[in-house]
Amino acid sequence: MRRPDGKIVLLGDMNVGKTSLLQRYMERRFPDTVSTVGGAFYLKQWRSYNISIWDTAGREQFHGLGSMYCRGAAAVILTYDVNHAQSLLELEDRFLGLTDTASADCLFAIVGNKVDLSEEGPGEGGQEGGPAGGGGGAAPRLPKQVQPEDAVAFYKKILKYKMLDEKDVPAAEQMCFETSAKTGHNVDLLFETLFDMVVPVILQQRAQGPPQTVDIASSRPPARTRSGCCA
Ligand SMILES: Nc1nc2c(ncn2[C@@H]2O[C@H](COP(=O)(O)OP(=O)(O)OP(=O)(O)O)[C@@H](O)[C@H]2O)c(=O)[nH]1
Ligand SMILES: [Mg+2]
Repeated sequence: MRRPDGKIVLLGDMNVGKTSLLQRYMERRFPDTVSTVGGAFYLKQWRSYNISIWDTAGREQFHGLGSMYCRGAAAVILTYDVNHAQSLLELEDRFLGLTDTASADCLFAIVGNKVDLSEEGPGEGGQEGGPAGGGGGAAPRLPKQVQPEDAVAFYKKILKYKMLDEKDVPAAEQMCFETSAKTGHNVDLLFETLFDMVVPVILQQRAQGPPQTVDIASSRPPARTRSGCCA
């Protein structure tokens, strides 16, 4: 198998829909999912490039693996649930630090998923990803807890954290998406916008040296630190 040219990683709290987004894009369906254990990846050929897209586990117990998956990533998709404000806060508190191992030119996309469930969101009609292949009937609509402006504000915090200048990176409005893995709303747009954007990052990485990919056999998760230990 040809070595992937670049890597995109999905991060975010459990249950926000990372696996569902990836399956919607790669398999064109919305199957029942089980909470991810560890991580898994798909390979996508985009133009003449091979891109690996990594799905990670949001569960706290797998947290230590996140920075390993992010190593050398050309882009990270930080995913939250628009109907669950805490899931956006978790991105800042728990997940952003995991991206320290990503490529220096790493792109960040902020994705608010499950818009089909919110009162203001697009409904089941006008599906862009074909018929929802599962999930049962329409669920009751929920008040939307996270607005696009909140995601834009978080994007700006990321730039501050990474010490990046707004004029050197794609605009916040370009990198914040609201999606529904269930209906397919904006899912192709998300992945394909990112694929086009990571190609220059891949070329840059190539110019700098061999690609860094995750070798699970030789990588170990960071050692656990014991709380209260100061030795
Ligand atoms: N209505 C609706 N439900 C969704 C959507 N995306 C995911 N779900 C549901 O939300 C639940 C969690 O989805 P997953 O894709 O497994 O979530 P995850 O982020 O991969 O979770 P972990 O693997 O535990 O980190 C499942 O019951 C999905 O069917 C969506 O866009 N709309
Ligand atoms: Mg999952």
